[in-house]
Amino acid sequence: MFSKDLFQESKKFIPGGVSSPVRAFEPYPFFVKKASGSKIYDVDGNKYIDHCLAYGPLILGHADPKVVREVSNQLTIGSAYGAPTENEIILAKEVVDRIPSAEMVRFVNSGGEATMSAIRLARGFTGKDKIIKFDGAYHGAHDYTLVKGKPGEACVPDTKGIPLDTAKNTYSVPFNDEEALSDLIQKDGDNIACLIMEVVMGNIGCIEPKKGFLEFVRKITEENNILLIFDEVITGFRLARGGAQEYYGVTPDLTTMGKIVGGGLPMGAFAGKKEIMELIAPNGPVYQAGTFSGNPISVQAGISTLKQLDDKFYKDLERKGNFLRSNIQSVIDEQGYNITPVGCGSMFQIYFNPAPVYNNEDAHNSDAKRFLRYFRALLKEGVFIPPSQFECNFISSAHTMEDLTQTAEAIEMALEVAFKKKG
Ligand SMILES: Cc1ncc(COP(=O)(O)O)c(C=O)c1O
Ligand SMILES: N[C@H](C=O)CCC(=O)O
Repeated sequence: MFSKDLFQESKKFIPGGVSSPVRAFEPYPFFVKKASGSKIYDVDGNKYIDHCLAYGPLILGHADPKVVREVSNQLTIGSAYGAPTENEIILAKEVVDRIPSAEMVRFVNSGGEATMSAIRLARGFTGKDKIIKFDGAYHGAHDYTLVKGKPGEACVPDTKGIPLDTAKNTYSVPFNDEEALSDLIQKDGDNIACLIMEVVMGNIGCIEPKKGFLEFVRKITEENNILLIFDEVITGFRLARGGAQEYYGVTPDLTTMGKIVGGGLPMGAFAGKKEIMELIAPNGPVYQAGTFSGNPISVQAGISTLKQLDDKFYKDLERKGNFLRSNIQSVIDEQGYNITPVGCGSMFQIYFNPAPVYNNEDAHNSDAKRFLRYFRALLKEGVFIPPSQFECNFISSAHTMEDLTQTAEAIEMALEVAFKKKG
């Protein structure tokens, strides 16, 4: 069957035809046949250079041979034990060695589970209930953070199904806004357990912190007995060996991870200072558990992946990122498009918006419809990126310079279509 027919069939049995909403796009998403390295192939016979990369986990590209071999070996000796393994210690040591804030780590099954657990832990540690997030940040599909609000006011649910009573424990402030954060903490800091943040806002495109912002956040949280949680589900092991906290040189109290830590298999983790982590059950009073937590297949994939990520690896990846970003910039400059390319390390995006983008409001001033024209034109040119202005695009080590040159050429063509010079 072709993608078009599979989508019709899928919609009969799976809500919206997809297992996560962002995957659905008009007129229908392509259905995947296989993937290898930097390429993904659909059932309709098309091949794409993949810059979606499963929304971030695949830093080595698809089906890395070493990961495949070692995970396959693990499969033959069991896929779940419900008992601890030595490999969990190996992966835990690897995480602690890399992530500056990590002294201990607990493995879970997804990024969302990691952030939910870290927030509970912060509440348990501080004895306070309220939390702060930044507007537009995504920390998983749980009730604590799927909320929205005006600065200084209690949040309301951002989806049906979340009780108002839950949402009101969260505050949301604009990213990169020191004044809004400072006002809120002055007003209610005594009741706030933690501030959770994406260091680079990867769920409204790709927005870096302004110079000095992270240092400000670190200082004000520390001074007010508020735990700082860096949600590094995207940036962890992507921006540097030690994630965004190494890249920007600011250390939080707790760190949440997902995506890359599981080497392309489902996994999450949260880590932090021993003093805080020791509060988790069975040692302490903060309950946290999971049948598949520390799953041996995911743990092996994590080990097989992280072992390949040394400082040289990140230098190479950054070089590739800079190459692609400078090519995109040249196209934009030559053609005089009024749009804003952004990115860092191996992350990139283009905002269909002429002004600098510092926060959620700026991001949403973009022309999301034009972005979708660009997205569809890119697909025609053989390049797959997430189908949303408000996601981030990624580069893996499997992307060759030839791939990236092709991507830049495809972007040039797709921009022509999006701005109706062509097609
Ligand atoms: C920053 C961030 N935090 C948390 C999550 C949730 O992770 P998961 O989808 O594995 O639950 C995601 C992505 O989904 C994310 O990008
Ligand atoms: N924006 C999400 C996380 O990065 C995309 C993954 C998903 O929700 O399916």
